[in-house]
Amino acid sequence: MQAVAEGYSLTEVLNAEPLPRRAAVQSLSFYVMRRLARGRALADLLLERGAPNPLMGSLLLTVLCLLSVEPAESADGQRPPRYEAHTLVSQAVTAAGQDKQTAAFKGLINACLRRYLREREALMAQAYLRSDVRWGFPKWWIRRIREAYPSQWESILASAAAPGPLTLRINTRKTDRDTVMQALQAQHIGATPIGQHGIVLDQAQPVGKIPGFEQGWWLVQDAGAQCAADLLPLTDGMRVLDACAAPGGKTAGLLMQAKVHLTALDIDEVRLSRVTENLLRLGLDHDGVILKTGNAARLPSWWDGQPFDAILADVPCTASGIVRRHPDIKWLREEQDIADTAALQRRIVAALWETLKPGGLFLYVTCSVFPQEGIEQEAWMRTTLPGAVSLPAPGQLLPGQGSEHDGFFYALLRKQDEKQTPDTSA
Ligand SMILES: C[S@@+](CC[C@H](N)C(=O)[O-])C[C@H]1O[C@@H](n2cnc3c(N)ncnc32)[C@H](O)[C@@H]1O
Repeated sequence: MQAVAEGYSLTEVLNAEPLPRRAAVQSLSFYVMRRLARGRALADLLLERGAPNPLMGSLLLTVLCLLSVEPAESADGQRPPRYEAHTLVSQAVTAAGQDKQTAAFKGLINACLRRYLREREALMAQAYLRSDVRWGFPKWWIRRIREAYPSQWESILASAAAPGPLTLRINTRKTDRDTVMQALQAQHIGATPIGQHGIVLDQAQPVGKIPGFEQGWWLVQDAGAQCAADLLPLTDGMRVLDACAAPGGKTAGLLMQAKVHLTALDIDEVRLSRVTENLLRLGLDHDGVILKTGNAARLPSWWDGQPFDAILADVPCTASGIVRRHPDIKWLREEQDIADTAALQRRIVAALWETLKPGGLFLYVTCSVFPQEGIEQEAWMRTTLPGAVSLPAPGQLLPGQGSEHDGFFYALLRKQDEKQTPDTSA
């Protein structure tokens, strides 16, 4: 909680947790992140002068989020942790007593929580007057989604506030979907096929317990992300660039399609090492795969001057489309990040376009639902990049209620050979 308040991603923090307790810490922290606005509103009402220090504030927020679980919330897919109110209060007070930053505030925590239990209805009614509490998103985020999608904004926010399903992509180099479905059935794991190569599990499971993990039969990948590989028709021997590759989910999809010469580029060396791990587990690593650390927007740092036949540009984005899997994102982002990220995406795309062969294909992807990173970028690419022609692609994929995929944007462009570019000057 404190790391997120300081601007760190929960993914990084959780990776540093010792394995035996990581799943429990993740479950609890995700639960709180999904209800953070409510916890903050209640804490504001209970602590008129604010928290005396950040640790005490985080402890109080966490317990308020857990205490204020409502019966209907058990339907949102993530079972609320079931603790009796008196257990939560007494554990919070005990925890406060165990750290010197909070020991002096044991009495204050106890008083706040007991007041919450006494005045629950009135406090909740007051908290729910705030739109961020009702929707579980920052106010600026709600406004941006409402402006962009006037008739769908409510279903987009509602679906993004709940956890997403666990979806697998079959490694077609090793097996097929029927074989994996049968293996799941044999272990009584309910599942449904999705898209061309996907399977959605009825209930999330620890990945190590799903049949085929060791054998590399599948990787965990949202159905929306699985489209990427299918949109680039690759054939053996092509020179392909995966420009923002880590941790390698889409790289794997590309390598399943054909035996291509693939350069997997990423600015982050540590994240890039996860591409290697994933490709090794899936048996997709071969001599034609090169991993490079470099800045896609600065060609001299990594490009050898040989043009590519196809480029996947899964550019850095606000990740506003995947908040149901990463509920900390909505609290880490600021409104200005949309414009800043869109500007970075343009710098990356403009540089990458130079490395594409005439006639080559360019797939632009983001996991965002903000049009500034999607449809507006496509319009800019079409009008600015020399020889750019748009080809059919899914465009904006929106998460909606009951939808089985996250929010993504896909644009597919061809770089027209200059000789073929129609002369429109006459
Ligand atoms: C959306 S993630 C890619 C996800 C990946 N394609 C997958 O399917 O697993 C974006 C990646 O871009 C990388 N990145 C950010 N800025 C970059 C830059 N200037 N050049 C290259 N990579 C960059 C980040 O480190 C991050 O790994």
